[in-house]
Amino acid sequence: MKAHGVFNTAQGLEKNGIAGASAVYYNLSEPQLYEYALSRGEAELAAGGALVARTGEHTGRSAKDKFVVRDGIVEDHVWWDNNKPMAPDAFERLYTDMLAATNGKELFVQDLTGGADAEHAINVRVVTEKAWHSLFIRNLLIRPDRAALKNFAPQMTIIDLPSFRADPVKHGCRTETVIAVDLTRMIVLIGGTSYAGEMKKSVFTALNYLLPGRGVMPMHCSANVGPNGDAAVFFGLSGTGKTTLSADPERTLIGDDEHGWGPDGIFNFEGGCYAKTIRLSAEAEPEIHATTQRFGTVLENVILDADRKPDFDNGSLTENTRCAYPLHFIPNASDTGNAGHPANIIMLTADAFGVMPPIAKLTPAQAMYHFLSGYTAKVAGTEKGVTEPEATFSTCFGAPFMPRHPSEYGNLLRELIAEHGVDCWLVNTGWTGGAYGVGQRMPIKATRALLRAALDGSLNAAEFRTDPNFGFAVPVAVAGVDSSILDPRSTWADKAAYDAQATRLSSMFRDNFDKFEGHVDLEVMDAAPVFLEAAE
Ligand SMILES: Nc1ncnc2c1ncn2[C@@H]1O[C@H](COP(=O)(O)OP(=O)(O)O)[C@@H](O)[C@H]1O
Ligand SMILES: C=C(OP(=O)(O)O)C(=O)O
Ligand SMILES: [Mn+2]
Repeated sequence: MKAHGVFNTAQGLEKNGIAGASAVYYNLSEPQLYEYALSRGEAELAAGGALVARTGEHTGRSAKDKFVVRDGIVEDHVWWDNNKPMAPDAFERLYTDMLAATNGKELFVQDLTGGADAEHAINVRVVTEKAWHSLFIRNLLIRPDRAALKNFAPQMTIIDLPSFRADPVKHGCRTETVIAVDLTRMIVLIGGTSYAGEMKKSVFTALNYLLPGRGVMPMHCSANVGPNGDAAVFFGLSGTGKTTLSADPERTLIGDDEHGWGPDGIFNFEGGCYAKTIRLSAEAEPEIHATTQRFGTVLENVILDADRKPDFDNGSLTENTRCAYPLHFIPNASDTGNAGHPANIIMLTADAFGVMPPIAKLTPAQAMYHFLSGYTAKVAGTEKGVTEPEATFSTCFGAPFMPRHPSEYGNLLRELIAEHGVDCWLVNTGWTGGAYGVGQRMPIKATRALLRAALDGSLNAAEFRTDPNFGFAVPVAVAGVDSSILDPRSTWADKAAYDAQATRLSSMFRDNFDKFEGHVDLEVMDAAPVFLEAAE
């Protein structure tokens, strides 16, 4: 096996059971990875310098094909209602077959770190058959300096082979696509998908398993810090605005997706960002847009025009088009990935029913209720004529990545909020003026203005009303924001339709929360929305 590049020679791929690859490229730099990706026909070059790759069939995560190995060690610690088990012997067969599939192939290895706090970091080796995947994960995780690579000892290994086809009968999976996570040996096997996001979310899954035992709260959130050292975290499911809103010219970016909160404050798990590019506008999101016009950024499933310029309005491959870039491509990003304890917690939701106010202040019990609910609503969108949004409740704002019971994460968060006296807010980046199909998406400008008031503390002094459905406190007026949007009911032409929709959403919340009865105290149960009869 011919080895190229810089690595710890005592930790070659042979240690991972890979001995028959035709060549192994260790820790190649960005220009080298470009050369391989282009010469192997994996990608194209965009005007401006980004590398553009397509993922084929899978243009998003394959949540239904993700499995956790159920062995005696993790058995009592994993929340099996939420994680699909894979038998250890099935995993072993899959592992053997994936290792065999590397024979004769060229492989790319990146030795990287997950966790900007050295005390809680994990060394991750990522083995891929695609050069562009190697560049992607190099952009996304934390890059040790060249000298450190010579002593790098992997604590976790991800093997990503898109050309591998799993066999459900032999490998105990569902389809030819598989993401199998062994939390005991810290091995992740990815087969049958080229969607690059699987790799970064696998590291997240591992840290979400490891960190609670060490008193660190892992969070599916973005984070930034203000000029006075006031950190903020933004929880939210996919598409709610974590990445968009954390890139704020007035605040230092810590990270856009995965963080830990420990005794010393918050820290990024990653060293890069993964932003959505569909309808990306240079005007509304200048910092993110600029990353797409330069060397080093990976564009995923983005269509190029005749001049090779990215066409962000083209969703013909998928609406989930992406760009992946290292943190320092955002002008005011932190170079440590660390910040102090957050002063504010924002819970983002994209309420496509248009019922929730653009911002509300939450009591600690309400914050716990909404954290455990993990609500957002997706627009069905793609089918013609289907305008009814679909509610999603994904606990901890990230159920697909949470190996442990939500009460473990919830209790940790609750203690941290109390200990540090954190102000909590719910922010709706979804619809105003009616539900999806009638109203429009909340203007990013309005969301940013409301966030600014919340984060600088001025919003605390506003006059608040109590929302009749949800019971949280909603500001009546905010400087620089059109007051009419603050009360969602007032933005609907048809008030009875609003009341009916609000009642429906309240009951969805209550039905979803039944499963937490007995796991939370009465105060949190009482933070549920009330049942209001819809007005005539
Ligand atoms: N008011 C708003 N706040 C945040 N994002 C918005 C808003 N209106 C539209 N968007 C769009 O919604 C998407 C939010 O996605 P993103 O920030 O990537 O979410 P996440 O990181 O939580 O998955 C972006 O494409 C953004 O342009
Ligand atoms: C990377 C992802 O996260 P997000 O959409 O939250 O940015 C994903 O869901 O694949
Ligand atoms: Mn994001």
